[in-house]
Amino acid sequence: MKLSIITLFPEMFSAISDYGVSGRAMQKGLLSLDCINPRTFTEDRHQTVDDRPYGGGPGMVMMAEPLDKAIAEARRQVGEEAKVVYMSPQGRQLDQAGLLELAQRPAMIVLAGRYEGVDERLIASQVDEEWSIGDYVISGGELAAMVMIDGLARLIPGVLGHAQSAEQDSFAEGLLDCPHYTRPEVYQGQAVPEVLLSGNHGAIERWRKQQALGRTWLRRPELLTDRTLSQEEKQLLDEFVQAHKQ
Ligand SMILES: NC(=O)c1ccc(NCc2cccc(O)c2)nc1
Repeated sequence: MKLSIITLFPEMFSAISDYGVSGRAMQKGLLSLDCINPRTFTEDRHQTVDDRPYGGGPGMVMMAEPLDKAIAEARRQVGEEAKVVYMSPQGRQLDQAGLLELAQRPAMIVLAGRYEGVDERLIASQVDEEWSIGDYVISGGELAAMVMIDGLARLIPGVLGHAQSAEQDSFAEGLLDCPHYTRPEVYQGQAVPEVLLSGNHGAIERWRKQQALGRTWLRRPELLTDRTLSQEEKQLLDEFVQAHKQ
């Protein structure tokens, strides 16, 4: 996937280009990231990219023209058909299903806003989709863009080896994750659940599925309402609920 990021703080993106899964995806050439700074497209001495809001009120608003020019440059780089995505609390809430959709795209232009946001006329004329990482405001769209890019990078075919594959991700199944354990077998008197030491892969798989179902029921029951359970999953969950109520 070819990504072009419109941001006043390109240096921030080293957090995903220089580390981890997203960094490796870029080394493998499965993901490319190029940042474009709207300040490049200003003509005044102060390289002005923001101004006071019409109608008064606190903070500043990002001006349309430098962003328009930056997006035009981005289109030249990643192609005219790339969608322009804007990170904002007013956007569609990002979830695993949304990441899967985004990961299928060959290219994308991501607009990371600062201040109170962006002149609405730029959004109306240039933005195809608004996405949000959650119902809260942070100081800029950069971290939101990095969360989204990290999440979709894992889902690009070839990025994760089989050993780490994203298919088994709990959220890929619409459930919370099961507990995980590693050495030592007993830590501060707490032993690892016997089943995980049994070598019985069927029993281990069932236990993990039961734990994922049970924890989802305990912590995020609403995730279960829009998920149809198979007969076996219903049985595993009932067993967990009965045991929990003892
Ligand atoms: N929830 C998010 O994805 C998110 C995204 C950006 C952001 N800050 C910059 C900004 C941008 C636009 C409007 C606005 O009010 C604030 N904060 C949170």
